[in-house]
Amino acid sequence: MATTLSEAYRDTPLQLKHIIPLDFDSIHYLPESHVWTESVDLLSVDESDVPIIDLHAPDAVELVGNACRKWGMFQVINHGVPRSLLGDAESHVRRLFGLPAHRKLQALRSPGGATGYGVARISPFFSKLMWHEGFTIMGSSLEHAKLLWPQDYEEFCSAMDNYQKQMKSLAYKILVLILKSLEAKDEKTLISTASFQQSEGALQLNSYPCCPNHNQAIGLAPHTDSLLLTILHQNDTKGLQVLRENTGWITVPPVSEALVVNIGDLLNIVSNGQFPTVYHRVVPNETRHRFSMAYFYGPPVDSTVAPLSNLGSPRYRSVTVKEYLSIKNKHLDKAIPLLKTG
Ligand SMILES: C=C1C[C@]23C[C@@]1(O)CC[C@H]2[C@@]12CCC[C@@](C)(C(=O)O1)[C@H]2[C@@H]3C(=O)O
Ligand SMILES: O=C(O)CCC(=O)C(=O)O
Ligand SMILES: [Fe+2]
Repeated sequence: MATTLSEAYRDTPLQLKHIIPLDFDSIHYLPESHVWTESVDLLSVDESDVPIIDLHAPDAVELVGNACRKWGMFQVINHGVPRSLLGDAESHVRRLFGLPAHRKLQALRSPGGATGYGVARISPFFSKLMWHEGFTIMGSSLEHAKLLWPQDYEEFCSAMDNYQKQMKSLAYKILVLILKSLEAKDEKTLISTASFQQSEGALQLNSYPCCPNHNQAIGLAPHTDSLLLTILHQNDTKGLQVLRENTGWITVPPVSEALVVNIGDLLNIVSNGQFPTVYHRVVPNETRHRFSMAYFYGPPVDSTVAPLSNLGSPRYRSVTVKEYLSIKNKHLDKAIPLLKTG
């Protein structure tokens, strides 16, 4: 039987303190547990030239390739996802996180589970906690939606199903552009393994409530995404930042109509290191509640990922997705270096 993405997380259960978010409604100061000033560089630059790519541009393949090489991140417009679908999904996200804490806790992620309500999976790697609450969906959201709204879960489930379907199809189109930019000779194999039907995906709904003393807090700590690529919709409140060599943290501004695309660790491997994974983080806002929806796209969990054969001698050993997630859950940032050959 094929392993599912959810099952791939079972071997690294978490303690409850790394699952239960703060009750943001009842707290009006920044608790010591959430003060990050000494542990991270909170400075950032506001302007940003993260590329914005029209997916129907005649030179889209070249633009996407350049952005992956230089930035590991870009925004896409003309992506074909209807504005109404984004708006509808966002309103469900607001409704979910707007529930009182005791209702959200009904859908708490279990210690060995991967889906439901809780803090970010990377939380155990940091000594401080994040100003963030999340809700993870892998496939159907029915089980947890029923716990949140026993009489009234269908609309949420169908909005999340539609959203995931659209994201999966867009992710596939973007992956094809990326593989073309790498002039992949074994492109067909990768595309067919990571094909529309068989691919794995997860939808992460993120909420960053208004934050007292926001300059001392972190919404989501610096990290790289694990799978092939991530497509992110952010509401109109800025907060996402990307780390640029020689510049530091720069803001990725919300652009209405645009979706943000991040290169994930698995694409770093496939590109033989040509497309570095991008470190990103979220800083919280004092007066505005920020929401985002991140769709993580990857090949089937049992499939093997390796550098494309046309890209020179492999800089990484091949690895199954399941094995990679297990290494990442144990070693976080050291996961990619641990796969280096020679
Ligand atoms: C498939 C997944 C990617 C993710 C872990 C997850 O199981 C679902 C949540 C995702 C997320 C969102 C916040 C940042 C992140 C690093 C985390 O802790 O949980 C990513 C994970 C990832 O890309 O590894
Ligand atoms: O909220 C955001 O803008 C970023 C979220 C993110 O990085 C993630 O879910 O992996
Ligand atoms: Fe991320």
